[in-house]
Amino acid sequence: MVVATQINPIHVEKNQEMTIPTIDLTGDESKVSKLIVKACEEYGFFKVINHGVDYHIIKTIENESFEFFNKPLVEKQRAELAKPFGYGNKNIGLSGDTGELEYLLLQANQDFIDNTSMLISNDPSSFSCRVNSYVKAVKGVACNILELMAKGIGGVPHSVFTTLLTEDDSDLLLRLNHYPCVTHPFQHDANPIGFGEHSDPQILTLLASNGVPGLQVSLGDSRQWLPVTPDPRAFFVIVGDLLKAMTNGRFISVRHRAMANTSTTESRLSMVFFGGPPPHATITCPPKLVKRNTPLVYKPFTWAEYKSHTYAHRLGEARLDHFKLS
Ligand SMILES: C=C1C[C@]23C[C@@]1(O)CC[C@H]2[C@@]12CC[C@H](O)[C@@](C)(C(=O)O1)[C@H]2[C@@H]3C(=O)O
Ligand SMILES: O=C(O)CCC(=O)C(=O)O
Ligand SMILES: [Fe+2]
Repeated sequence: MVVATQINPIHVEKNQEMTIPTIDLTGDESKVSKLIVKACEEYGFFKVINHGVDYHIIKTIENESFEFFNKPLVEKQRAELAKPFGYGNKNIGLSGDTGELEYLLLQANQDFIDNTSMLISNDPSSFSCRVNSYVKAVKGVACNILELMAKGIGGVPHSVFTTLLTEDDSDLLLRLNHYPCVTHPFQHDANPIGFGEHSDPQILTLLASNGVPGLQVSLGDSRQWLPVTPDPRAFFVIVGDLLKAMTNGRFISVRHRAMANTSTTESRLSMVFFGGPPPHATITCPPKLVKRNTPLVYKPFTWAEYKSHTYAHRLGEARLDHFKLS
């Protein structure tokens, strides 16, 4: 298991136990910004604690999610929307990927949530109010982290990443993943997959989960799969492909996956917020971050272009490579 401790050990030897950086957001601002940048450069993944979101808000969404996933299948299927949104069961995306999970994929804006809550909940106004509060809170943490990142990098406006998430048409998503207990069919499969290996395409992802393990990240030079110890009060932060492109490859967009849940007693639930920019935002590295010895790595592209490329490809593909300058 990866033990989450205070950040420091960045050099990792093969087969040694690794520590996932844990960053306390109430710490000294300039130190926190530097730790965030270091974690993004070395891992593309870290855990934040004391992030300011009341545990009650997280727990409420967990309860709402379980209420939905515990319904009979036919009722859940009422929430099947135009792909890729709404309820999905074992099929991920549009290109034939599968996994041992069911999920709800929602656009994280008030209109979408209000309109779809009727299909999801017996008490739509309470559901949409709770989901909207969660989205507002988690988006606040994401923006806070992005601002600290810009401060830590230096030489760029502090709002350079944050503004991409705060436009009216910013492309924000909330994904509720439910991994039911699936012991029986996997007696002969040592590594049943819940959600296959991938990097997230957006700017930044904030993942919360209940206490059941499953998330794994591919870290360090050895690229070993490391199980992440769940921490229901924390957010796990995942650098997305766009942030990698905007930092000229300096930040890692970490590959991660979720194993199928082989616990016999408890389902796993993850609540994942994806911060993406408006469709027509151009993604490129700010000139001040392009150093003479590291010329521009990726050609500029819009999020709309990147997204359509993403959806035309399989989950596990290295999609950003397509935008590399030769
Ligand atoms: C197979 C796919 C599912 C996905 C779109 C894609 O074609 C490749 C990226 C996948 C991913 C991973 C992170 C998020 O869970 C997600 C919503 C996203 O933006 O990219 C999913 C997409 C999806 O499930 O629709
Ligand atoms: O459920 C998890 O832990 C991972 C889910 C994930 O990576 C995703 O939804 O993109
Ligand atoms: Fe992901």
